Amino acid sequence: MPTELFSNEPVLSLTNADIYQGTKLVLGDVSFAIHKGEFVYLIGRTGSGKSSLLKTIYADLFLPNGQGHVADFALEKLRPKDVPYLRRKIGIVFQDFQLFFDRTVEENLKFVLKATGWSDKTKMKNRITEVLMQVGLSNSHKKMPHQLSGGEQQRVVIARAMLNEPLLLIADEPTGNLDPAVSDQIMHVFQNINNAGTAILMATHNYDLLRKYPARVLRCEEGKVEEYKQ
Ligand SMILES: Nc1ncnc2c1ncn2[C@@H]1O[C@H](COP(=O)(O)OP(=O)(O)OP(=O)(O)O)[C@@H](O)[C@H]1O
Repeated sequence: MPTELFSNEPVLSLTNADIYQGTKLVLGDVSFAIHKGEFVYLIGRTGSGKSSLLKTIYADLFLPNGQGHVADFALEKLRPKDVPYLRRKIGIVFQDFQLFFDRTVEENLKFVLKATGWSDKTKMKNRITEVLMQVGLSNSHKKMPHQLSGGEQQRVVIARAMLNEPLLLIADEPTGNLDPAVSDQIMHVFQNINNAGTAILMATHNYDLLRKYPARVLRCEEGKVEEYKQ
């Protein structure tokens, strides 16, 4: 969708940003912006820097040069105590962000709500019902993760990322271990979330998804991030 439809400030912008892993410059002079409600793919070969870029956006890696803005936070000035507040504005869906396997779906979600400052039991219950409905798992409150398929577990992870109504959802290979039919289900969930106004930045190697669900594409290549025209 053309960004001029959205008059607001971008939910994410990087300006002349350098992305480092330790002392190694992974991506240099990165500049792009993502606006409310945009869907953006991030592609590039293994080792090209996709995960490093996403980690910088959610402040797992420090931004030493250039500017980065996520919601109202300036990444280059971020203090450690700001990080949890920044992360409330970003939903994160990674393969290695596991669920607690000894807790029900509902308990997994409640854990995150409590950790992010929620205390009213009725409000927590209602929010959990809403996010599970959003990912098509309305009847799974009391299930243990091992009673769910891989795709359903991933949908719980997405529900968990949506609890605090993030402006931006970041997903790193969210369909990586899933077969094509299940990947389609996950894409439909992302589309619903995106249509409701949350911007999505999704790193993927799955080019079938790009063809089936076309959207803006950014590519990491040879130390740069560029708009990629299909
Ligand atoms: N923790 C780390 N410490 C040092 N270097 C790292 C670390 N993680 C990644 N790198 C290096 O940074 C570069 C970019 O890696 P990154 O994981 O961001 O790429 P990627 O595009 O996400 O790859 P993939 O598609 O395999 O996930 C690579 O050269 C990698 O070896």
